[in-house]
Amino acid sequence: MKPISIGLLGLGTVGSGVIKIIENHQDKLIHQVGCPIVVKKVLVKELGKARAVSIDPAILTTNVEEVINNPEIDVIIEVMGGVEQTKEHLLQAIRNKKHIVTANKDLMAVYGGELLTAASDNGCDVFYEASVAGGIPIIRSLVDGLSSDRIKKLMGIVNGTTNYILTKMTEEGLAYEDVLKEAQELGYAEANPASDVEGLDAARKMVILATLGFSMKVDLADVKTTGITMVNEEDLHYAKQLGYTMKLLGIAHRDGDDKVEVSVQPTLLPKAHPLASVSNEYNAVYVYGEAVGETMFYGPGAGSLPTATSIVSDLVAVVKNMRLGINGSYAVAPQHEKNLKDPEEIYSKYFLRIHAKDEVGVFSEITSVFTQYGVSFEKILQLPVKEKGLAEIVVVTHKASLKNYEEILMQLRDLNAIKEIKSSYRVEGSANA
Ligand SMILES: NC(=O)C1=CN([C@@H]2O[C@H](COP(=O)(O)OP(=O)(O)OC[C@H]3O[C@@H](n4cnc5c(N)ncnc54)[C@H](OP(=O)(O)O)[C@@H]3O)[C@@H](O)[C@H]2O)C=CC1
Ligand SMILES: N[C@@H](CC=O)C(=O)O
Ligand code: NA
Repeated sequence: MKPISIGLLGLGTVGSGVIKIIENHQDKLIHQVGCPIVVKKVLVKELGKARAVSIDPAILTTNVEEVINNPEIDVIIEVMGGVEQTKEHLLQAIRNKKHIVTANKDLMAVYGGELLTAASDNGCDVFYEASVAGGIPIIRSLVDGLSSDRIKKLMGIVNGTTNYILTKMTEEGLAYEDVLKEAQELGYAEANPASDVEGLDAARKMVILATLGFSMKVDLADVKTTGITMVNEEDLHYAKQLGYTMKLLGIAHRDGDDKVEVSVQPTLLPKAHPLASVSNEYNAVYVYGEAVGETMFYGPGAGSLPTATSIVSDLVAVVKNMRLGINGSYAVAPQHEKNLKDPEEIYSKYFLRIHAKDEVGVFSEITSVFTQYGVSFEKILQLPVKEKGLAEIVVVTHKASLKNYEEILMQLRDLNAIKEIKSSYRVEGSANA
């Protein structure tokens, strides 16, 4: 059978992994799809750059037209990143009846719907398994494996870089900047690592997961996002002392009325929680379905070969669809209109660390603010701090609505007795709550 020809956009960390897997697993791939897979053209920025794989210089190009308009190419694998320009290139490729496999969550979180519609109109596939949780087949699990269930909750450690940083800071006491540098060297971080550490990368992935899991179009602007840049050693120390592990957690929750909340923030998880033991660059997505109950998908979330595994598996799916003549029929448009929860409908426990005057009556002043909103404490710690006359107060609340909690914080800031609110984090407990 005629070989399948690939145009590869990008030959960095992930692109090199794609070349390795296509070369090293060629026998398995031929067995799966019934023909060889050949890489015809590879788009790069710099032709002369040293590469992690040996590649015929004749197939390298800096001209994207040679790939997307190339009549010999069947499938475009996009692993170069970028949003606006990249979207235009992929739309052009789709108009040329080329199937797309991409690892680009920045693109899919914003223009996924547009690309999938264009692809379906042109009888083409767009697969994007690598865009969320690199090597974990989570998109396929939501679209196929759990398609008959009503998903109520998705909780994900979906950014490898930040999980690597938090793990190394917690377990080895390493400094934030040093570990970030390590994560960059290991190929986990984005070209601009701000999108990792500020939570944007995880938010994009949660947009993709929530849209698929709830069959509802969720936009990036709907995701309340906080990154890990403010997390410090003290917070990690107290979290540990109180029996928690800190994770950058994406949470997507749907209630009985199909109202949803999607957020990303540093979150404290009890040590016994299944997500608490997910370390380093590993990712995990916890899915609670009404019928299936608890499921969890675990694996490497970033890195060259794990990510490339998802990409080449997507490629296999595209070629199998080509054989069956069913390309463009896989994606299903969202079933529900967007329906977001209001802050008074979002419930959670909270960890709060305060520096307050170490004087009689201060603690009762603080508790009276919480009492006013009907919020009680689950755990309390009070310790002296170096600065004379101040006490460090750490509390974990019982569940409060986001609206009430934000009002509590405002009132606490106004108290004379409170010097500073040092930190505040969401605390997740039971998985399906
Ligand atoms: N790294 C990871 O673990 C994961 C990454 N991803 C996603 O995969 C994609 C690629 O990531 P990664 O491999 O790490 O990135 P790299 O920066 O390592 O590689 C990007 C590649 O694309 C090429 N490139 C970038 N912009 C252009 C352009 N305008 N024109 C031509 N070539 C271009 C670069 O060329 P040159 O080499 O000449 O500079 C390079 O080969 C991104 O969308 C990323 O978010 C998804 C999951 C995991
Ligand atoms: N920078 C990302 C790469 C994979 O999507 C991460 O750290 O998870
Ligand atoms: Na994946």
